Amino acid sequence: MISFDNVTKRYPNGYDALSQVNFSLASGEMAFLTGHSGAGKSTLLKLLMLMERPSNGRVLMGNQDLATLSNRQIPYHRRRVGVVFQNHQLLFDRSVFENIVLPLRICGFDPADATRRARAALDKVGLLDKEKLNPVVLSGGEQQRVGIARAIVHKPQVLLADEPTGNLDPKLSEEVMRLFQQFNQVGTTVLIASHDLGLIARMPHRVITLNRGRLVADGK
Ligand SMILES: Nc1ncnc2c1ncn2[C@@H]1O[C@H](COP(=O)(O)OP(=O)(O)OP(=O)(O)O)[C@@H](O)[C@H]1O
Repeated sequence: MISFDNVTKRYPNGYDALSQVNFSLASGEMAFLTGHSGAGKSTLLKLLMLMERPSNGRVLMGNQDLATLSNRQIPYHRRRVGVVFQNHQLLFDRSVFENIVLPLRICGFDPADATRRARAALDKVGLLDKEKLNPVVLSGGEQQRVGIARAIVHKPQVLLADEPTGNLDPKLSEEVMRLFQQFNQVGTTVLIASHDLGLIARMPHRVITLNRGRLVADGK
């Protein structure tokens, strides 16, 4: 589903955030991406979202070389990818429900269908009873679950997360990870960047480790 083939990412200032990275993630697999601050985790996720392009090598998703996609095709590419950020990036002038339904409306979903899907996504993360609230009144863990509902509402094949538990206590972090596992169990390919080594060690998934832009370990 995801494949990095000798990928190097050099930023315009000449810094190599990723150097000759090789790995593949099978469809339906779940893995963690770890490494020190600045190791290149976010850069790797940005290449998958087409927020950045590689300087060398190829990034493939579902056997498609992402370099073949023009900037005009990026919105279509992003529909097969769901992304969860550490700081949620929620709209605080809208209700929880509107935060989830808006991306679907923007994609042109029929309004009734969009409403049904948004409610189903909120139900999956256990927040259906809070749909009318403004996300600003929710706890950090609940806000993160709104972020997850928004990431999965369009049923993406691939779910990416960048430090999704960064602001959460250990119990809430485990709950969020369990949610990712549930989506993975129904077939979504999941890649989570995290430097919470304790949490990662308690989970049975593959761990890909970056160090100064190089892939230095890959295993259970
Ligand atoms: N647009 C940019 N221009 C120049 N350098 C950049 C740019 N974006 C990131 N970098 C550098 O690339 C390196 C990798 O950054 P990246 O954000 O991918 O690391 P990270 O592993 O996600 O770190 P963190 O865990 O702190 O978020 C860092 O040294 C960073 O300063």
